[in-house]
Amino acid sequence: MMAPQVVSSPFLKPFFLKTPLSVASSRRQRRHTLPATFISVSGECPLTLEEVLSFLGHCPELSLGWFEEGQLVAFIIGSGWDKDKLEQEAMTTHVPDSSTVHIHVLSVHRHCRQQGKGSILLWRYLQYLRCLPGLRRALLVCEEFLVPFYQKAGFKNKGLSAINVPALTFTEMEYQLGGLAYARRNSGC
Ligand SMILES: CC(=O)SCCNC(=O)CCNC(=O)[C@H](O)C(C)(C)COP(=O)(O)OP(=O)(O)OC[C@H]1O[C@@H](n2cnc3c(N)ncnc32)[C@H](O)[C@@H]1OP(=O)(O)O
Repeated sequence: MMAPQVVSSPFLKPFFLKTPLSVASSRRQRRHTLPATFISVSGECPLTLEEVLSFLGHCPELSLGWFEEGQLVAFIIGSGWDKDKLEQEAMTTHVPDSSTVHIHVLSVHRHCRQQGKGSILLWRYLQYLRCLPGLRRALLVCEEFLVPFYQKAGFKNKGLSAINVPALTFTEMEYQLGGLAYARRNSGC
């Protein structure tokens, strides 16, 4: 068995899609969303392709991609946020020099799920964030069924999020990055 290839680049490079999927939904319609192989199980992608490219342009250091043989198999898109809890505005905003990272999306290619890749990439990302000066915590929102997944990764449940889209509610999850001087000393940062 081949050992999994470690994330090949610290930053997710912009990627261009041949066949962007337009997710037609009765709840909302989004233009140029990520391809079907990456969208969420609920069929909604939280970011449009333009938003992904915008975050990659403004804060590439807060995104991470996993590539195998040149193909993107999983990624995380993050941006800076400066308030205690995530608000609707956080969905499209990057606040520079803030102590909080908003993880907009963690996504694994449909053909590569349930192989541990999502957990591994998230772990690598959180380790990496610890090396960035000034960062104290990571926040994200997810649907209820993914709360255990993030809890296993060390996130704490902060309750119902102020962010919602019609017919969907989200739970806010928080991960404290600080206070791990030992991990920092031994992590090669
Ligand atoms: C902030 C956010 O991005 S929230 C949205 C998360 N992303 C998405 O929904 C996009 C589509 N889904 C995916 O890309 C993937 O399924 C991810 C990122 C959720 C998980 O990545 P994977 O590589 O499949 O996960 P990994 O193999 O590391 O871990 C599997 C665990 O994930 C959890 N999990 C994954 N999908 C689901 C699901 N649909 N329902 C419930 N739990 C799930 C389970 O806890 C599972 O553990 P189990 O095998 O013991 O049941």
